Amino acid sequence: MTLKIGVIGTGAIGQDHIRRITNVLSGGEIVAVTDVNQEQAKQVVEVEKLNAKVYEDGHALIQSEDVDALIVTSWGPTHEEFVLAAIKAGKPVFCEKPLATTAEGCKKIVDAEMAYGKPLVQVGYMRRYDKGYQALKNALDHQKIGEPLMVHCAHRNPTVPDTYIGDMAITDTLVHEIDVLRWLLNDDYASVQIVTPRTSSLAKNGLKDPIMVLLETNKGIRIDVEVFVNCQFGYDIQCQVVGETGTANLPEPSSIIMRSEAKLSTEILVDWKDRFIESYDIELQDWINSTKKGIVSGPTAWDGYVVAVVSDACVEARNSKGIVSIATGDIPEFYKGNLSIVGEV
Ligand SMILES: NC(=O)C1=CN([C@@H]2O[C@H](COP(=O)(O)OP(=O)(O)OC[C@H]3O[C@@H](n4cnc5c(N)ncnc54)[C@H](O)[C@@H]3O)[C@@H](O)[C@H]2O)C=CC1
Ligand SMILES: O=C1[C@@H](O)[C@H](O)[C@@H](O)[C@H](O)[C@H]1O
Repeated sequence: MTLKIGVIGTGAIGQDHIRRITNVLSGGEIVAVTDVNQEQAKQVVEVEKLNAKVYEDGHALIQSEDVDALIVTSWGPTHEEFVLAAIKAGKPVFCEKPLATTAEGCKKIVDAEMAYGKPLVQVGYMRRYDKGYQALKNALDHQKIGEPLMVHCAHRNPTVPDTYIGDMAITDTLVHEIDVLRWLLNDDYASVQIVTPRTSSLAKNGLKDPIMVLLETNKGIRIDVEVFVNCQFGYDIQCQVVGETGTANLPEPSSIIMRSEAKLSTEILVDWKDRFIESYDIELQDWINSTKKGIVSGPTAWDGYVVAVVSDACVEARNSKGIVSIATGDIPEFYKGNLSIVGEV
C-alpha cells in the first residue's frame, strides 16, 4: 500500500522532503500540498511533476479523504495549530522542528495525543538518524570512553535570512543540540546559563551572535554549545564528548583531502540540506514505514515537548543572565515504548 501524503508548507525543507519522497524513497506519494503562497505550491507540483491537488489551506488538506498522513513544514509558529488539527482528524503527522514554539503549545499536543489514545506525532529531529551521531552513541553506550563528563559542541551556520530574528538562535537552531544530546547521553537537563561574547559585526537584525550555552544534566555532565549563525565560512556541526578514559568526536562529513598549490585542504559544506541529507532520507523512510505499521518510532511529541521546556528555559536564561533550573517532569507511560528506537544500532 502506498501512503498518501499531504504537505503543508512548500518552502525550503517542504520542497526537499517532497523531492526525496518522490524521487529517492519508497512507499509514499505526495497527493496534496498547500502553502500560504499558493503560487509557490502550484509551481512545486508542476516542477516536481506531482499528481497532487493544491489545497487552499492546511485545514482543508488535513480534512481531505485523499490524504492518509501529513507532513508539516510551514513556519514554526504555525506547527501547533496544524498538528492539533491532524490529531483531531486521527491522522499521523510528521512535524518539522520545533513541534511548537513554546512548551505550553507542545503540552497541548501531548495532552491531545494522549486523549486520542494512540501516538500519531513524529518530530523532525533528524540528527538521531545521522550515522555519525549513531556511532558516537554506540561508543558511549558501550563505555568506550568511560562515563561521559563533558560535551563541547558548535552549531555554526554561514549566514541566516532576514526572517531569522529574536530568539531563533535558541528556538530554531539550538533545539537540534537540545534534542540530540539528551538522546546521546540518556540524560535530561537540570539547568542552563547563557553567556554572550562580543557580537560579530556581521550579525544583522539586532541578533546577538554568537552565544554560548552552558547546560548541566541530571547526572552532572557539563555541556557547552556555541551557536554562531553568521560564521561565514560554512555549515559546521561539532560535538566532542569527554569521558573518564577518552574522548569521542562526531565524524566530519567525508570529503576529499587535497594537496594543491602548497596547501593541504578539505571542503566544508555550506548548506544544512547537504550536511544531513542522508539523515533526512533515513528519517522520512523510517516515518513512512512506521506509519504504515501504525507506530511512531522516531522522536515523539514528548521529545518535542521536552525540547521546548529546555528551549523556554534557555530564553529565560538569556534574558535574566542567570542560571535557570530546568524541570521536564517524568515521561508519561504512554510514551515509554516509543523512545529512542532509532538509537539502537
Ligand atoms: N530539520 C531541519 O534540519 C530543518 C528544519 N526546518 C524547519 O522547517 C520549517 C520550515 O522551514 P523552511 O522550509 O526553512 O522555511 P521556509 O520559509 O523556506 O518555508 C516555509 C513555508 O511555509 C509556508 N507557510 C507559512 N505559514 C503557513 C501556513 N499557515 N499554511 C501554509 N503554509 C505556510 C511559507 O509560505 C513558506 O513557503 C521550520 O519550522 C524550520 O525550523 C528548516 C530547515 C532545516
Ligand atoms: O533546522 C535548521 C534551520 O531551521 C536553522 O535555522 C539552522 O540554524 C539549523 O542549522 C538547521 O538545521
